[in-house]
Amino acid sequence: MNIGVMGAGAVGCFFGGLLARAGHAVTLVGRPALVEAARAQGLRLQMKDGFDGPVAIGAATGPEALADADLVLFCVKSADTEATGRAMLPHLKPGAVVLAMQNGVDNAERLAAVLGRPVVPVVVYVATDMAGPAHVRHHGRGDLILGTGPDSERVAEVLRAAGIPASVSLGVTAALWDKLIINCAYNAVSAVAQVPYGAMVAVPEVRALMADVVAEAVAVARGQGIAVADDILDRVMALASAMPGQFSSTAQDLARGKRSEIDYLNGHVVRQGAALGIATPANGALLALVKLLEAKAG
Ligand SMILES: NC(=O)C1=CN([C@@H]2O[C@H](COP(=O)(O)OP(=O)(O)OC[C@H]3O[C@@H](n4cnc5c(N)ncnc54)[C@H](OP(=O)(O)O)[C@@H]3O)[C@@H](O)[C@H]2O)C=CC1
Ligand SMILES: CC(C)(CO)C(=O)C(=O)O
Repeated sequence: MNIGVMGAGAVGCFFGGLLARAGHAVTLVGRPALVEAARAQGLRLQMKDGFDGPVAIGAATGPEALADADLVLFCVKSADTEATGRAMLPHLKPGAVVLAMQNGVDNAERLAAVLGRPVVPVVVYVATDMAGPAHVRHHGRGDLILGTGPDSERVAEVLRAAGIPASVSLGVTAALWDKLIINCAYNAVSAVAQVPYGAMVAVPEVRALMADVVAEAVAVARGQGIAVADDILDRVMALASAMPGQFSSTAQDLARGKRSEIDYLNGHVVRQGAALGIATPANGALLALVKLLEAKAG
C-alpha cells in the first residue's frame, strides 16, 4: 500500500516505520533535518522489544509527496491541524483514507472541515519520542482504536498485519474523551512544575486538584451525552503508578520552548463547559498557567 505520514514526529515515525518495516511504501512528510537523515540512513526504529534497526522509508518536506498515498496518517500536533490540512488538501488522492492520529477530541472533525471529506478519528495509545533526526524511540504500548467508516476495517487489517494492534469501535468518541480526561489531569500540572507523574501524585493537594479537574471534565463530557465510566478517577490515578517517571507531552513541549496542545486539552473542556453552562474553574486555572508559561517563553 502507498502510505503517507503527514507530520513525521514521534507518532508518525513510529507507526510509519512499522508499516514500512512490514513492506509498505511509506513516505514521511517532515522537517528538513529528518528528511535528510531518513534519506541518508533510513529511519532508526528503536523498539521496546529490542528491535533496533534502520528501516528504508521515503521522506520529503512538502505535502505534494502525498499524491500517491492511499492512506494518510495525519500526525501533527493539534494546533497545526487546520494549517497542515490546508497545505495537503490540493495533493490528496480522491479516494485516500485519512486517519487523525492525535490527542484531543476534535481533530478529526476540524480536519474534515478543512478537507471537505470524512476523516477517521483514532485514539493513539503509545509512548514514543524522537531521540534525534529520523530516530524514533518506543517506550510502550502502540495500540490504536479507529472510528467507524467505510474503510476502517480494511485499514485496521493492514495495521494489524504490520504488528500494530488496531480495532474499530463505535465508541471512539468516548475513548477519545477518556484519554482527554487523563491528559487534563496530568499534562498541565506536570508542565507547570516540570515534575513526573510519581512526584505529582505524592502531593495530597495535587491529588485533590486532579480529582476536581476530572470531575469537571466528566461533567462536560456527560453534558454532551458522552458516556464516561464511573471508575475514571481510579484509572486516572493508576497511570501515575504505571508511569511514575513520565513527564507529560505538555511538560516536554514547554521544556523545549514549543507551543503545547493545552488549548485542545484543558482548553477544550473550558470552552465546552462554557457552552453548556458548566463551571470548570480547575481546568481554567491550569489552562491559564500553561498559557502564561507559553507567553513568558515568547
Ligand atoms: N508522542 C507520543 O507518545 C504520543 C503523541 N500523541 C499525540 O499525537 C500527535 C502527534 O504527536 P507527536 O508525534 O508526539 O508530535 P511531534 O511534534 O513529535 O510530531 C509532529 C511533527 O510534525 C511536524 N510538522 C508539523 N507541521 C508540519 C508540516 N506542515 N510539514 C512537515 N512537518 C510538519 C512537526 O515539526 P515542528 O515541531 O517543527 O512543527 C513535528 O516534527 C499529538 O496530538 C500528540 O498529542 C498521542 C499519543 C502518544
Ligand atoms: C497519557 C499521557 C498523559 C502520557 O504521558 C499523554 O498522552 C501525554 O503526555 O500527552
